[in-house]
Amino acid sequence: MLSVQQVGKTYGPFHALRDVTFSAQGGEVFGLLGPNGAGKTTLLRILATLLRPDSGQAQVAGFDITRDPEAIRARIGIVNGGMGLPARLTGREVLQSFARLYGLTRAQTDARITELDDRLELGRTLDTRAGEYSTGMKQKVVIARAVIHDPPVLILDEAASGLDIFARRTLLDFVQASRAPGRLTVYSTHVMSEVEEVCDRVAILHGGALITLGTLNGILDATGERTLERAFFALVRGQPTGGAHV
Ligand SMILES: Nc1ncnc2c1ncn2[C@@H]1O[C@H](COP(=O)(O)OP(=O)(O)OP(=O)(O)O)[C@@H](O)[C@H]1O
Repeated sequence: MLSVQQVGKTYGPFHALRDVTFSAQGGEVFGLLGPNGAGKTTLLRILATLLRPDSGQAQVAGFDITRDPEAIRARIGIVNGGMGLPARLTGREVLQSFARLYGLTRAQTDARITELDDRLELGRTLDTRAGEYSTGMKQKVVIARAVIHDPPVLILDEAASGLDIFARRTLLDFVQASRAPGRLTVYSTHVMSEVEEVCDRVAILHGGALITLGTLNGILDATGERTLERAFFALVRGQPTGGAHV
């Protein structure tokens, strides 16, 4: 479902990603964990075909990021922190316009909106203009918009950032419930407790390099630590704190 081979990316002299290799399967919620500047957003932008790597290769949903970017874009949904909504449209109108772009019929769109209303507790966001949304209302509609076409791969980049405990709970429950054969959710965050709660496996990025990959229990066993946070510190001890320079 997702395969990344020796991907590297530099910004000028700065190595944002260095030789990153891993794969993730359908049925998983795959965590990408790392502190600010670790390279998570750069990696996700490469997987979403929004940015080209300088080296290496990757395949998403069976297609190559360089050769078949259009096919990948049709099969992924992506949520990141900077996404806006048109202030004058209601949530329903936002979802309907995206559904049209993806070629859903009116009946399919209505059924999908009903399903997402149930799963994401969209409630009054559907008939309220986006300009009047709280942060939580906005993020729910952004997530619903990302999955309106029921993509096999969902990429969430710091999706819980800024959410209160109610909206965060809805998001984490949604991610849990999205786990299904043939479906992959990539959940990127710097918040260890979110990874502990929802992810089946986790890749830890630090300074642009993948420093470990495994199940939560596997990482705890390998480091002899009790929490992911303690394991993280044990793993990065002695490593440079920023992206390594060329
Ligand atoms: N367009 C750019 N030009 C120069 N440097 C960049 C650019 N984009 C990212 N970087 C640098 O690359 C490194 C990795 O950034 P990236 O946003 O991928 O990290 P991240 O793990 O997503 O961190 P955060 O959680 O802070 O967003 C950072 O040091 C960042 O400053």
